Amino acid sequence: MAKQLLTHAQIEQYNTDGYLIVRGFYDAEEVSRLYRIAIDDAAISKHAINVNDSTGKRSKLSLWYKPGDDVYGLLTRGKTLVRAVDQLLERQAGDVSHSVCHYHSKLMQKEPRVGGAWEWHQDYGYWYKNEFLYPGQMMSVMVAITDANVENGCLQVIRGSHKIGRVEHGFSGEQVGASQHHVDLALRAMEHVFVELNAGDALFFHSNILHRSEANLSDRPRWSLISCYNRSTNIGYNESSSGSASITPIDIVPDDALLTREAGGLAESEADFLSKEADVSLK
Ligand SMILES: O=C(O)CCC(=O)C(=O)O
Ligand SMILES: [Fe+2]
Repeated sequence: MAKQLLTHAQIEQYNTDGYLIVRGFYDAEEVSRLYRIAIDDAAISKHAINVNDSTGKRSKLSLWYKPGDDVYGLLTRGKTLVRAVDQLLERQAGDVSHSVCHYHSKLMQKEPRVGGAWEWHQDYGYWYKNEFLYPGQMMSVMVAITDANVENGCLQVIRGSHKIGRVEHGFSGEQVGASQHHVDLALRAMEHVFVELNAGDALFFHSNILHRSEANLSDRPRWSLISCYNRSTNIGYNESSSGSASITPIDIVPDDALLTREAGGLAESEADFLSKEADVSLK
């Protein structure tokens, strides 16, 4: 079925809650292509970064900046996805052009019994350090490649917490986490939601929503692709890893490119991966 743009009600829901789930944004064929290529992707495994959580469990991810002609890039640059992001991101006065840019994408690989937790944080808690000025012009989209549920460590959010603005972040072991005091206050004031997703569901979330996830104690993997978007009007003054890509409008591809184009995993030569040493927020 053709992908649909978001309705007014969905946009309103995103603005109120700070997140929006769109069920079945990708069909079974798209998801299985993605998963099949991802699990055999030598570049993904070679560049995987391990970040320990506070109990010593390993959270594994691979992060890259340039969305290419590989399956992930075709998904990330897909027309309806980019237009949906365009519907949700705040727009600078006078910006009338196509201004949705790709900041980075990451493949989160939460392996059975090994995959670690992520501390409560806002993505803008990191991106503030990269000196992007406008949190409303940044967001992430998580696409579930496998089902994600309470057992295998699905994402958790504090509904509506994007409205409190950025809270202080500090180190919590190897991860950067939001001030526990503010997290506790937010949990007192707002609802704590476990965002269970089926493979193919897309979760759009605001850069200031507080979120976390638990370790994967189950015997099922929890894999997801997270693509982060920005507007060309929002310059990261302390961001050099992504070059000009984070302020260059995306080269959009038709929705069916994911299935109809010949594509594989991340070509070693083309993708510019993040290494643990290079990242300001992971160290
Ligand atoms: O995959 C997860 O559970 C959360 C990851 C996350 O929030 C992040 O990488 O910013
Ligand atoms: Fe995050």
